[in-house]
Amino acid sequence: MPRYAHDGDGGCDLYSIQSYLLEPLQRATIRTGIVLEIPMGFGGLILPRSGLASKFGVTLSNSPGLIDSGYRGELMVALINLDPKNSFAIEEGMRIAQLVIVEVSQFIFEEVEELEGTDRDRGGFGSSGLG
Ligand SMILES: O=c1ccn([C@H]2C[C@H](O)[C@@H](COP(=O)(O)OP(=O)(O)OP(=O)(O)O)O2)c(=O)[nH]1
Ligand SMILES: [Mg+2]
Repeated sequence: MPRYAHDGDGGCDLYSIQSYLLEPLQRATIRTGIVLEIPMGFGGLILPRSGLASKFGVTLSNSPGLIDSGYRGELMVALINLDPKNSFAIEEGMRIAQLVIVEVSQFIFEEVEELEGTDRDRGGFGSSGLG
């Protein structure tokens, strides 16, 4: 079962139900064995575990993965080994990612001719300066 490691944690750990050797720079979709009914108005985000990412370069290729409330299939974790030299052995029962359940809203999109101006306006990447 997904498990919160501590009271108040936002993410609960997801466990692999398979073993798999992730070669350097390889990606693989790993089974968790978990199916969920996330209530309407909520969604799940699958995030990397920071320890795996910082120590081994093992993270998610789609981070964050989105679990729609209507999804009834198995939660899958899209792992990638970004280490160029070392393979990483995923073992059965290993905590490979974490799930955060968040409130979501659907909006009705409208086509308009103009948008209200703001301080930022069209200033995009890096427009506030670097550093
Ligand atoms: O890390 C993930 C991401 C997604 N999913 C499942 C739940 C999600 O509801 C479904 C579809 O995901 P998404 O919409 O991100 O993928 P897509 O490529 O757009 O596929 P689709 O055409 O099925 O929407 O796959 C997972 O199990 N793990
Ligand atoms: Mg989709």
